[in-house]
Amino acid sequence: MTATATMDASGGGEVLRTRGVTLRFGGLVSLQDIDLTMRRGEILAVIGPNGAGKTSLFNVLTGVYTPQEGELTFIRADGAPVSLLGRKPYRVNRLGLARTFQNIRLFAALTALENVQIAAERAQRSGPIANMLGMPWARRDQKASAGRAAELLEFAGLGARVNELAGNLNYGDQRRLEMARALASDPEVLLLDEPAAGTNRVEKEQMAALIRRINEELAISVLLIEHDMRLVMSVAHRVMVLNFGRVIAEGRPEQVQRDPAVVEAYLGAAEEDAENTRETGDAVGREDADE
Ligand SMILES: Nc1ncnc2c1ncn2[C@@H]1O[C@H](COP(=O)(O)OP(=O)(O)OP(=O)(O)O)[C@@H](O)[C@H]1O
Repeated sequence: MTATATMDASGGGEVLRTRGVTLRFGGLVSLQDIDLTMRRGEILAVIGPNGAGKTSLFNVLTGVYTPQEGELTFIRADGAPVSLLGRKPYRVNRLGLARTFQNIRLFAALTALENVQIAAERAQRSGPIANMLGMPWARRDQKASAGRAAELLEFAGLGARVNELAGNLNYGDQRRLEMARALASDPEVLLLDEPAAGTNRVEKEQMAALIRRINEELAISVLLIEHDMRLVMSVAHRVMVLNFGRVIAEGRPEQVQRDPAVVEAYLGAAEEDAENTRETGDAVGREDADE
């Protein structure tokens, strides 16, 4: 079954919607008038050259930045719209949006299990004081969260690594651990910021498989920022392309790939890189630019 067929089968209504979102940093416009519509059950990739505004989009969706203009709406499973504007990141997370970061943010000195367990505990009712005092319900919650963390690690293909320190895991495993941790809050939408950055070919394939399983087996909608075109083409149902903070194309992966505006945006960026290389004599490129 193709990815597109899976999405059609899900027949999802909207899960995320932005209208006219504009984000500025002083005179710099990072996002300009962004209209995004994401359907429940889909994998939507956001691509674009460096500095196009992809991470800024994640940051406004998850409450890190508040856009100066526009609307941000999460649509709950019962169809009720909830505005995300002005919500703090932890409240956005409680609503059902979880994310990973471009730069890995794990607790390197804790085990894989502990990293996920902390996130699972945060999603539960007992807080740190109840845990510290060893309240009976807190003990029950802790046991449940350890079990849940172990399940998620197994799901992410890290079942054999539960007791390893996160800092000792290879890059691909760290990226998958971040995803397991994001899943611990039981999200409806998972936002992945360059999940395959810095990974090798085999790890990219594992990553693609994991993204598909998250989408199909856990029925989680995925918003994906990724530079690796092979990965995007193999997992995304739909692609949205940003350039200089604006949406320049949107559609099925194969349509977008042929779109002259997209080709132009990437060629322009490549030429700029080549220009920089000539000027500085340095190789300019991303660490994962192996395509
Ligand atoms: N906190 C900030 N302060 C000032 N400018 C910012 C800030 N965050 C982002 N920007 C600017 O907004 C623009 C978009 O950046 P953003 O990180 O969203 O791009 P991106 O598409 O994610 O790039 P990359 O692929 O390199 O990660 C860039 O010009 C960036 O310098």
